Formats: sequence, structure tokens, C-alpha cells
Amino acid sequence: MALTGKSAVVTGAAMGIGKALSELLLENGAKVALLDVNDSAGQSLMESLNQQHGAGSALFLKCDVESEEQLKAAFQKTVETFGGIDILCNNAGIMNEGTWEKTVSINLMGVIRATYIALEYMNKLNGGKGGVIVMTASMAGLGPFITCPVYTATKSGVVGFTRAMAGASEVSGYGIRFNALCPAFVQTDLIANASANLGPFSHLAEVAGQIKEKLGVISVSEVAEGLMELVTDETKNGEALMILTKGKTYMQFPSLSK
Ligand SMILES: NC(=O)C1=CN([C@@H]2O[C@H](COP(=O)(O)OP(=O)(O)OC[C@H]3O[C@@H](n4cnc5c(N)ncnc54)[C@H](O)[C@@H]3O)[C@@H](O)[C@H]2O)C=CC1
Ligand SMILES: CCCCC/C=C\C=C\C(=O)C/C=C\C/C=C\CCCC(=O)O
Repeated sequence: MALTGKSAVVTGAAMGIGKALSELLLENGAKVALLDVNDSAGQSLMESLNQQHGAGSALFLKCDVESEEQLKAAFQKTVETFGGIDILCNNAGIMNEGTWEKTVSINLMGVIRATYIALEYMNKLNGGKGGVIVMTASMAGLGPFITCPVYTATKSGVVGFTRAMAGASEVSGYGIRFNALCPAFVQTDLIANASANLGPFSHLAEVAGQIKEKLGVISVSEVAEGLMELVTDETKNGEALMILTKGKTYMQFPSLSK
């Protein structure tokens, strides 16, 4: 899929990985709706991106992925502004084992919520043009991250949802591909604040630090390169792309057909 003239929605776009995903989508010619709860960071990012890529190429919409109403309004506004939606990046996420219900609501329910609303516009069976939906999951969704059990559960859920939706889409003819990014540690505020957000597992903070030390930390731009691969390579559907300091690899899942 070439990105020139395509329209993308990125959740959690104001900072960290979402910001890098948005920047690379714009550099490759897409228009991007930046959805985030952080009004000031979102507004100032939109202004700087519009200066770099041309007025009207980025649109900030204040939107909490916990709110069905705000998501519906943001998708509607994106379609009115850009004429449709070709790409959705379900990226917004937190790690907080203390407020675990909120972690589930944002990381898993927020992904499902946004995906179902996007389908109303993207699904070829509803008159949409099809496209691609990419989730920012995590390596935690593929192997247990023992210091963050609820976070692990949400990311495992996101990987499972992605793969099942990929199959459902293919069999039903939605014309939409579904893939997941599974980075290990990435240099963002989420990591900087993580040890204070371990809740009942705060006694394992040192273990979390040791796991981080062993796996190393990658940059947001390495994750964004992974997004480009999953968006532009039309053979990719139902994939979980692991992104580690040693490089990118596709997760091999057991096949039911063999
Ligand atoms: N930083 C890391 O090591 C890794 C992060 N991830 C995942 O990447 C995604 C992005 O994380 P980071 O960029 O690291 O975090 P971050 O904390 O740097 O940025 C997250 C962005 O999401 C926004 N956000 C938070 N809650 C929201 C909500 N309810 N609705 C809309 N926007 C919301 C924040 O305002 C912020 O702009 C998350 O899903 C995270 O789980 C995955 C693997 C590793
Ligand atoms: C296969 C084992 C799972 C390894 C998971 C690897 C990385 C995942 C990172 C994230 O998704 C980010 C989430 C939480 C970070 C939590 C703690 C980090 C503590 C960092 C520190 O002590 O400096």
C-alpha cells in the first residue's frame, strides 16, 4: 500500500511511540488524525507537523479511547476532513498495575472500541475502501512480563484480537488487514514512570529493571519502521512483529491447518 494521499488515525498520538508513528506516516505522504487525551501536547504537535508537512496534513482531536462517544466523534471528524480512513493505529496505552481496571479499559477495551468504530467506515461490506489496522501490542503480549500481569493480559488480548480479526476479515471480505507491533522496551515516558506504577508488584521493581537491562531499550523510530512494514506490505495479515534491539522478527504461531 502506497501512503500518498491516504488517511490515518493514530490513538495516543501526542507523545512517545504514537508521535513517532504519526511523524513517519506524514513523511510518507499520509494525512494523520492525532487522537489523544493530552490537549496541549496534541495541539502543539499538530502545529509543528502542519508547518513541516503542509497546512491541513495533521489534525489533532482530543479523544479518550475509554469514551465511545469521543471516539465516534473523532472518527466522524476525520472522515469529514480527510474524506475517509485507510489506516488505524491503535496505539494508546498505559502500564499501571495499581489502577488495573483502567489499564484493561484503555489497553484492551479501547482497542476493541476504536476498531469496531473504524470498521463502520473502513469495511468494504459497509461501502468502505478497506485498509489496514495496526495495534501497538508489546513483547509482553507474547511472553509473560512477570512484573506486570494485568498489562501482560491486555497485550496478550490485543495480539489475540488482532489475529482473530485478521481471520474474520479475510473470510468475510472486509478488505482490512490486521497486524500487531510487539516491541520490547522503548525509550518513552511510559518506561520512565514504570517503576512507580507496578502496584501490588512494586516489590519486583528490581526484576523489571533487570529484564530491561537484559533486553535493552529501542527508539521510537525503530517501532515506526515496523509500522511501515506492516502497513505497506499487503501480504501481512494477522502478524505479530517482534521488535528488539537485535532487530525485527515475525512471531511464529502454531498452525491449526498442519
Ligand atoms: N514504551 C515501551 O517500552 C512500550 C510501549 N508499548 C506500548 O506502546 C503504546 C504507546 O506507549 P508509549 O508511547 O510508550 O507511552 P507514552 O506514555 O509515552 O505515550 C502514550 C500516549 O498515549 C496517550 N494516552 C494515554 N491514555 C490515553 C487514552 N485513554 N486515550 C487516548 N490517549 C491516551 C498519552 O497522553 C500519550 O500521549 C502503548 O500501548 C504501550 O503499551 C509497547 C511496548 C513497549
Ligand atoms: C518475553 C518477556 C516479556 C518482556 C516484555 C518486554 C518489554 C515490554 C515493555 C512494555 O511493554 C512496557 C511496559 C512496562 C514497563 C514496566 C517496567 C519497566 C521498568 C523499567 C525500569 O526499571 O527502569
